[in-house]
Amino acid sequence: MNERPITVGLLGCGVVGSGVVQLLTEHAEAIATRVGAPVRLGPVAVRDPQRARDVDLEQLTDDPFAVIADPEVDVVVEVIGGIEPARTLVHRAIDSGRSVVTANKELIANHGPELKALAGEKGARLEYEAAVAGGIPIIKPLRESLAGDRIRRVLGILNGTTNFILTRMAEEQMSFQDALAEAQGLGYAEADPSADVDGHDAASKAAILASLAFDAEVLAEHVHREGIRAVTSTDIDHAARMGYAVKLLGIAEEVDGSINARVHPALVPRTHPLASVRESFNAVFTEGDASGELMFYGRGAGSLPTASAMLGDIVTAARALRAGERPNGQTVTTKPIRPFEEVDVQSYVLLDVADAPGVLAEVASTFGAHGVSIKSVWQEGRADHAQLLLITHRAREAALQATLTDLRGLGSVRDIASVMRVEGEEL
Ligand SMILES: NC(=O)c1ccc[n+]([C@@H]2O[C@H](COP(=O)([O-])OP(=O)(O)OC[C@H]3O[C@@H](n4cnc5c(N)ncnc54)[C@H](O)[C@@H]3O)[C@@H](O)[C@H]2O)c1
Ligand SMILES: N[C@@H](CCO)C(=O)O
Ligand code: NA
Repeated sequence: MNERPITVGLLGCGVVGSGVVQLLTEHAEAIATRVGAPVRLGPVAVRDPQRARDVDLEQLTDDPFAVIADPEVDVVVEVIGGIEPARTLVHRAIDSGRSVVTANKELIANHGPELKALAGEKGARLEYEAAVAGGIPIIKPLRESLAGDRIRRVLGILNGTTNFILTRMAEEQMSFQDALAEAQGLGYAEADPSADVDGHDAASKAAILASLAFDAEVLAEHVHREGIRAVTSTDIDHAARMGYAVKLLGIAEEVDGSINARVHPALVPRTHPLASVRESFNAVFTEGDASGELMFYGRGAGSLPTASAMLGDIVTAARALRAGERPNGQTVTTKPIRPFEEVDVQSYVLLDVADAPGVLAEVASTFGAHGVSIKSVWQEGRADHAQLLLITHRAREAALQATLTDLRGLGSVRDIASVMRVEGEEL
């Protein structure tokens, strides 16, 4: 093969970056065959070029701007993370006609539209398979394999740390804090665990999935977000007894021409494929008119799984360069985003009540007064320690909130112990 090699410039060499270096080296021969030209590692920007590393790097610099300005570099791989300087670097790289491969969900979920538009204008590729569900192929399936179908809904377990915590709480009765500490020890959690447990990380990923599934501009700020801090072992136990698992879901739906995207804990029926996704695994479940139900499952994080997704993107960009393809920007439609209050959802409500005559009737009529229909009710305990567990049919979120306000005013309701959504139930 005497084709001109394609040169990769790497920005950042942490967990994912070192995986990219490893795979570029170990799989060099197969990649060259698949691209039709060798793909070599060029300059690498790191924080501290003097630091000892596991991987062998020849062209080290502490200046990421030098990497994107290097005339040898064809494809820029961004694995620094965060918004700045990543945004400026990616912007400049695309502006100079280079293709960019990034794992940065925050960047794509906040600035994807401007970067995609620029890439379309410059005939460069912007690839981000690693940004959602790490090593699981989901970006290309949505953008390419499913391009002929109409996707109605995407449900995903998009954050490994929170799935790990919920699994440990459910299966080993571990406390939230102990489970979080274990996830941090295993390296799943983001440096600031708030990104995981408060749902920011999943919200970025949900915005990216919604944008692709519905050809729209959905940003992180459009995603309704609730994390898992309020989920208790009691909720998980009750859910289990009623036949559900508790999962942090990222959800994107198109209903009547408007889109809603949200991240919140949800009760998922044990029979639903997502309920069986345990530990730090991720999964994305899609519902399409023609394809029906599909599930993509695997490692959402980790050095090599994430790097594997990036290598696939590098091959895509390298092949396009070889073929002289100039990808045109995709047309994006503007679709309204539906506020969460206007979304129809099924809910689980746990109430601390007095076990006295007429209490159930009073509670039920409060739901009824707001048009929220109850699907099932359980009572646990008695006298002063009675709890009512209710699962509603789908109802407008605003109607549920109005119901909760009225329930708080009832003398017989001591406390609204928790409220969660129910997803994936047969309607
Ligand atoms: N770790 C994962 O499993 C995973 C999975 C999917 C996506 N991602 C995404 O991949 C990206 C990288 O994550 P990571 O886990 O490898 O993080 P990391 O912290 O291990 O690596 C980032 C590296 O960038 C370096 N860096 C920071 N600023 C720099 C600068 N100005 N110039 C050069 N280097 C600089 C840091 O020193 C660090 O080594 C993030 O966007 C993250 O969200 C990570
Ligand atoms: N902290 C993230 C890493 C991948 O984005 C997770 O737990 O899934
Ligand atoms: Na992916």
